[in-house]
Amino acid sequence: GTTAIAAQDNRSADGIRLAFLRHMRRTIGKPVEFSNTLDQYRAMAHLVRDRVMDDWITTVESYVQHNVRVVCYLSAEFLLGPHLLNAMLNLGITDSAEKACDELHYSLTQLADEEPEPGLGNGGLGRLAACYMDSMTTLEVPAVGYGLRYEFGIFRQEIRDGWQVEHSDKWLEYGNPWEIPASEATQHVSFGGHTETTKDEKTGELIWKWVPAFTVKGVAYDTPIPGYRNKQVNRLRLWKAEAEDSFDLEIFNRGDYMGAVRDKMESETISKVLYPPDETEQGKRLRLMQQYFFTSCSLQDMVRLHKLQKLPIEKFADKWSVQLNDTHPSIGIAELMRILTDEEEIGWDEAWTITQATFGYTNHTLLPEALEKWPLPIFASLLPRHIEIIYEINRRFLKDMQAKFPGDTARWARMSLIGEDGEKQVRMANLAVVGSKMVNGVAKLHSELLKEDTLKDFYEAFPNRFTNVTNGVTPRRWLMLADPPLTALLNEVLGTAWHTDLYALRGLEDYVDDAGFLDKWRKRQEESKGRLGDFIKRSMDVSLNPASMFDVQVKRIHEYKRQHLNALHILGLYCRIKSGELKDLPPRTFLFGGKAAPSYTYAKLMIKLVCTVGELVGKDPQTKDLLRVLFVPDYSVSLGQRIYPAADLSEQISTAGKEASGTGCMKFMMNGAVAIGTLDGANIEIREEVGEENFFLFGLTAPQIAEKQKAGYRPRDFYEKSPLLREVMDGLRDGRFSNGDRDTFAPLVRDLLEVDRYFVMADFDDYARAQSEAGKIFCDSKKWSRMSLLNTARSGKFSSDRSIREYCQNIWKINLDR
Ligand SMILES: CCc1ccc([C@H](C)CC(=O)N[C@@H]2O[C@H](CO)[C@@H](O)[C@H](O)[C@H]2O)cc1
Repeated sequence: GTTAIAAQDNRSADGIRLAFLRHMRRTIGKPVEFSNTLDQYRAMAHLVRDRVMDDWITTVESYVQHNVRVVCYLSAEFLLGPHLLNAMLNLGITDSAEKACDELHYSLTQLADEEPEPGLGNGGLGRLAACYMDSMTTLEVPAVGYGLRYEFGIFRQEIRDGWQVEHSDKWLEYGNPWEIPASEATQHVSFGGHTETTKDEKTGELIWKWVPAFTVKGVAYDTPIPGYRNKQVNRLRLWKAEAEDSFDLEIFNRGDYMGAVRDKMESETISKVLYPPDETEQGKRLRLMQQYFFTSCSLQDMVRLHKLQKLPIEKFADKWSVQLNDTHPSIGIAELMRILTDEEEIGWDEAWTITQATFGYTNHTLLPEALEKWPLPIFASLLPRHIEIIYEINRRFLKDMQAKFPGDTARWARMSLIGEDGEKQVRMANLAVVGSKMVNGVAKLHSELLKEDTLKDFYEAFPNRFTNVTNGVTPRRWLMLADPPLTALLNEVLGTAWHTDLYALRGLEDYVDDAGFLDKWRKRQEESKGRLGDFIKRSMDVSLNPASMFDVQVKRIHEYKRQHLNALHILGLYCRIKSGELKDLPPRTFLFGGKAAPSYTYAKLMIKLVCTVGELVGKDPQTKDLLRVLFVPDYSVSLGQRIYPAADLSEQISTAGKEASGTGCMKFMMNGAVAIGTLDGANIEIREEVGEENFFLFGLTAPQIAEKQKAGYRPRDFYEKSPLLREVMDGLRDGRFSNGDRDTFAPLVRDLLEVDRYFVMADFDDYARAQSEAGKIFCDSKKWSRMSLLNTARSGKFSSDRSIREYCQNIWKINLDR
């Protein structure tokens, strides 16, 4: 049986070629000579999926057999990126597939480019979830990722005349070969209605009954997540919302055709589209429905599997360790209490003990506007039973806090799950902390600031509940897949241990003074820059100067990430070249990429500013060969894979204390880019690992920022003090850089001179100093290559394998060395 099937799935070039031809006929339904590139991609996708299936089944069988403890990663976002080449890498069949394609006269990379990217996330949080799925499976952690199967992912970005234009992301247009519907897992989720309380005549206890207004069906779609060369395959279970009854014949026969499908339309909107605002909560009803829908489906699924294995519900927390990826799934705490008390009829205290022991909460942002607080009316109307449960959790919690901090009414009010100042709100971060066994930040500084500031009251109440797990990224996608030439060079001198133990890259340090190796190292960098140059030429018809320094800033557009500081610095260079003060600037190519939330006008203006600067310096005969500024549209995982290996300088210039961690910074480091940045988020730990001499530091520190904020910050003072900054800001105000247009950037100039929440004015001069230092050292290619090599060599800590090991040890209590 399985051996025969396994035989068919052989991984030789021949086996793959035959399987390809078979899928072209059997699955795609075309003779190969009539197939187009999309057909060829899909045939290839299906044969790779075949080769994952057996491992998937044996993995589940071993989990059930050994009754293992399972990690459930609940996330509203999974920014997976394209599957095909990643699955081939992890299965170890890339070479055979390439040979098979050669024999079929196709280019594998061309086929792979046909894959629509599953953009089920906004940025850092969503991509981290994807990296963690790869590492959990590679480390053989029994895990399930639970999320939403958005029909439309993150919008496609077009830049038209310097302005962002959004287009819907129809990623499922031609189906998705990487998912399998799991009909046995279908769930039902209730919404709205009211609750009824009856007395149990025997025990006299109160019994709560939720009478919902409507229910929605949750259909599970499973995507296999293969580990790296270990025959382990974990599952990503994404939920699609469907109407209980997708067509009401009765209404139809009454001639109300639209009415007949109204339910269907309404229910399906729940998983229709990903919410694009990053770091700004919107308090939208549909967003709460999305969060409750996937969280309830997921917890009901765990209870179903728990019972299938005939395990006592009281032992739920021994079996399942549920990690909340920010507060987006934190309604899960009230939902598990509902299931345990209302459906499983467990007493409150025991249910609460199980609930707290089940959940862990990871916070990903300090920005007050990103902390979710649901207006009570929306919450109570959608989830009438959950608000009762949250009131009861709050009543008992505040009683404990009143005992612990007698008379401290202000603290009780700050810690309450219900905000009473102004309109009543449900504070999801407070609920997440109170209902979890462990709370962690995503970088050392961030976790400290959580304890000292955002969650100070809770840290003082539960000091042992707080820890840190610094983020990481998977070296499989972000090094091996992104840069095969670098991978080959590393394998040549280090062997392959680093693939699953990134600290082994330390071995590279032996070559830091090896001129021959440094030569190869530089050549590899030029190759990657050449590859990106070809792509930019093909996609934007713009040619890049490979000898120039590739200075790159790619991430979501946000004021705290300060893409505008980068643009103002370039205008400073422009002014200095125009004034003749700056003569021998080594040529620079400034690459920008990133999406702005559609309703975030200031961020869109920042994109316009970058594009305007690009126009200006690109046209001016005095600067066009020295400065090139490019905004590369539609930044995504696959575009990131092209950009990170080609970068020389990594821009990590956020206002200190604002970037929780950052993960792009880690991808740049692994690929040998040198960072210029502030002491913020993971930059601090990168600088610790690589050595301060291999990091271009600038800017105010978080305590200095806090100090200035308290003392009263006057951005105009810095404008007054800095001649260059004044020239740049005046130029911007007067339309000097925008063909006389004084209006477009007026709001930005006004904000920066009057408010400047993110200290752009204060950090400008020091940033310019660090930039010119970087420029000088880049001219010393031996020195630069040493710095570049040491960044890769010392990037071991920033593998998501290290992060997952820490989660297993400190939070999930899963022992890995079995
Ligand atoms: C409610 C709207 C909303 C949506 C997403 C978010 C995310 C938390 C934003 C996010 O992606 N944060 C980023 O998470 C990364 C992974 O930990 C960090 O590396 C980044 O520093 C952080 O900005 C907040 C608020």
